[in-house]
Amino acid sequence: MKQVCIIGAGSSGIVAVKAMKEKGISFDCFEKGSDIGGNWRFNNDNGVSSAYRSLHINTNKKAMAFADYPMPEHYPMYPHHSHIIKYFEDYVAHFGLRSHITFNTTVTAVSQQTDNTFTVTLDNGHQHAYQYVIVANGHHWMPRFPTPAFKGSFTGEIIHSHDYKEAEQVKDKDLLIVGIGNSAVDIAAEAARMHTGKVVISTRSGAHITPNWLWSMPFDNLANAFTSKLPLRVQRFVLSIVLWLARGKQEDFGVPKPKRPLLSEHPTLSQDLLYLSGRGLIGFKPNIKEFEGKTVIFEDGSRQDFDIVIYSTGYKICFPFLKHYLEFDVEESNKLRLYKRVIHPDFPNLFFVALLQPLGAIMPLAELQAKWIAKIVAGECKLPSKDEMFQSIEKDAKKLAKRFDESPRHTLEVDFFHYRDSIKKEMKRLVK
Ligand SMILES: NC(=O)C1=CN([C@@H]2O[C@H](COP(=O)(O)OP(=O)(O)OC[C@H]3O[C@@H](n4cnc5c(N)ncnc54)[C@H](OP(=O)(O)O)[C@@H]3O)[C@@H](O)[C@H]2O)C=CC1
Repeated sequence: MKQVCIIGAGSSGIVAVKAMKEKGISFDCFEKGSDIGGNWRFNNDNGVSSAYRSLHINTNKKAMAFADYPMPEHYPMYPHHSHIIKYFEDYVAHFGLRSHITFNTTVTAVSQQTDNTFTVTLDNGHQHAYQYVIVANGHHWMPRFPTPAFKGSFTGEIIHSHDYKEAEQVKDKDLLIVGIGNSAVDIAAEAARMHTGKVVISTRSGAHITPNWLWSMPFDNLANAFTSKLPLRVQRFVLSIVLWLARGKQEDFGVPKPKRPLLSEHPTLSQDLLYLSGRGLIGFKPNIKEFEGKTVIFEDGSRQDFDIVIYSTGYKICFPFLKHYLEFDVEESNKLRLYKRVIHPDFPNLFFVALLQPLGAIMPLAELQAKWIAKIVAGECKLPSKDEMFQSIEKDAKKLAKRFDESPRHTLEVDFFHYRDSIKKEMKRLVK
């Protein structure tokens, strides 16, 4: 029996492969599609990538790179998905990971046996036993639509941002986008630049629009080991000043004032949104009240006609191969209670990688999680007791609820530096 099964070979699966390989752990990695890269492979034949043709990452290249493999110097500060997929391909080639991955193979079920090992069932009917399973199937692929749905029915076209791939899809159409996260603002900006139809964003909460650049510096440099140690109210104050210096008041560009305080929402980054709004190319409306044919009635009573509605309303956390466990069937709430976001105390040999939304880059944190998991599997590191893990989960959940609202959108938020340090601390919990 091999020790570990890794599910998925996206950006998190490949770091898990590398970490297991480096520790001399026996493992298999199964990937649904024919190549690595997950979400970052545009038109991935695994059928679940949410990337669109114009997608650029919105964390800077230095912040997102893996610890031992820098992004090429010639890459722009905010690389395009084609750069990122090439970076992952080079990473896989450099560390000799490809031969360890079985492609075109879907894991259909993971079931725990009485001896605590896992039986992993594949779509080819084969079953294998493992001591440990690492889940790295991503959390930005299963579209979330508003529930309950808005009243009435819309007779134009409806898609989710997951299925937005090309500007062509919205050319010559009056477009309504629901939500004001990063998918929404990217799509709105791309559509507005075409000047072929009306572009309107409907938002119930608004968002603090953060530019990519602060003078000539990537804006996310502002979140660093020093600023993350400041009390939240001081961080908010500093950020409000910096945002004001960088872009003034967003309301002056026509972008609605957000309902939540700064740093209590997942950041929405856009260098373009304010300017396009200031030119009248993107309009804003409150939440939708109901549909009437191609007419949309908003909560302020105003009405407008549209050809297409794009729900940019986020994603559900989904593990199709774990559906038979209530603990992991969390699609509606997105609430998954894991110790350090990695381990369910009742399933200590089942690990989840990259179930995080950092205020910062996700890849280096997934890399660190993979190294921690490798140490546990290798018997170098131990976990705290079940009770301690549950207590820690409770404490983290309370902290999260205090800072963010209860929406499914914010269940995975972590502060990059605090989280990084907490995993580094776990890695020192050595088996004597
Ligand atoms: N360039 C890049 O690097 C990009 C990165 N991303 C990342 O992908 C992830 C997903 O982003 P995204 O797809 O924007 O999704 P998000 O979950 O971040 O945003 C969803 C948006 O939809 C709104 N919404 C959700 N449910 C409803 C509802 N029932 N009624 C009205 N509004 C609703 C939310 O509002 P509310 O806040 O009120 O819940 C929010 O504005 C994020 O981590 C993001 O950073 C996405 C695109 C580009």
